[in-house]
Amino acid sequence: SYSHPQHDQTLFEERYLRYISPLGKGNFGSVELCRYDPLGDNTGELVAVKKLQSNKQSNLEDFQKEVNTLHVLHCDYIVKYKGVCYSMGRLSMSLVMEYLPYGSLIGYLEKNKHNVNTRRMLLFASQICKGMEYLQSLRYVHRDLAARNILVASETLVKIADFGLTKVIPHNKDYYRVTQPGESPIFWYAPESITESRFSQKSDVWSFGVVLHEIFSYCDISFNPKRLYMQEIGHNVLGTSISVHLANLLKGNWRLPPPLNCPPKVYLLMRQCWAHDFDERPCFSNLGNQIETMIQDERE
Ligand SMILES: COc1ccc(-c2cccc3nc(Nc4ccc(N5CCN(C)CC5)cc4)nn23)cc1
Repeated sequence: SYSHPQHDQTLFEERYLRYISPLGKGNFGSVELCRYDPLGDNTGELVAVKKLQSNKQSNLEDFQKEVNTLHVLHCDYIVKYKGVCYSMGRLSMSLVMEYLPYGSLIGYLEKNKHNVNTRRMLLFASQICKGMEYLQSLRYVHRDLAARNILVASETLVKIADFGLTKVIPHNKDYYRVTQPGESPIFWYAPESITESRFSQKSDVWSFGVVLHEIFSYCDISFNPKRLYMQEIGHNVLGTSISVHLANLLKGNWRLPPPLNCPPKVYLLMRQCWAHDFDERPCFSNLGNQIETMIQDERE
């Protein structure tokens, strides 16, 4: 049903969407900074526009699912959906979202590592927990929780973004089985996701542990999860796939080492998230409470 642009505030007209600069490339789409300026006087708002890369039918369906996912999410710790913009006579579409000026958490922590203290890192971690708690209350699994998908709204607020891989868990199960694992971020994956393509709220908890590691490593490229795992696996592995080596490493109870100057209690939190048995991993509300307690202790 074609909604009338004037009355449907979630419909952005392409002719008023002014391109400004590129913001990055996400899951099967590129994101651009635009100004939506219907008055044509540069007083319009800045928005982040995710364009569908190739309008291959499969991508269009996945993209439509991402739009539908984001559309129903209303949480302070999840990037806000603003609407859609159809172009080429509804043949192609773009996702319009609020623009977060500080960019991804990776760039922010690398740039500000000297003035982001433990308390602020714990604040960011607790906000990600709250966003994930909200997501799980709607039976969503994110499946791509990583620092690259966390955006910084202000010095004291981060939001979860990029719902390209998000799935809804069916009501009769507590996990989602992926059939075609495409470009998989395996170094953020729980063991059961690597070996059985099984995704659940507890596999998102594993990934959260890896995000904690990234935050307390200030997203330093030389300590990023992929590099640390590959150093342990060995770069010249032949034959068997990397994921088999990674699964064996995790089965053998090897884990990412504590980041430099990481408070021991924070590393213990990561290790809780990395329990091999997913039933032993904490839930996000429990993690959130533990982190809130640490934030209080940091203040004293
Ligand atoms: C993977 O690439 C992206 C890029 C943008 C987004 C996205 C979605 C929804 C909202 C949103 N707000 C911003 N802001 C933003 C601001 C600055 C930058 N950078 C500024 C510095 N540059 C060198 C790199 C980009 C990137 C994103 N990005 N963004 C998601 C994934």
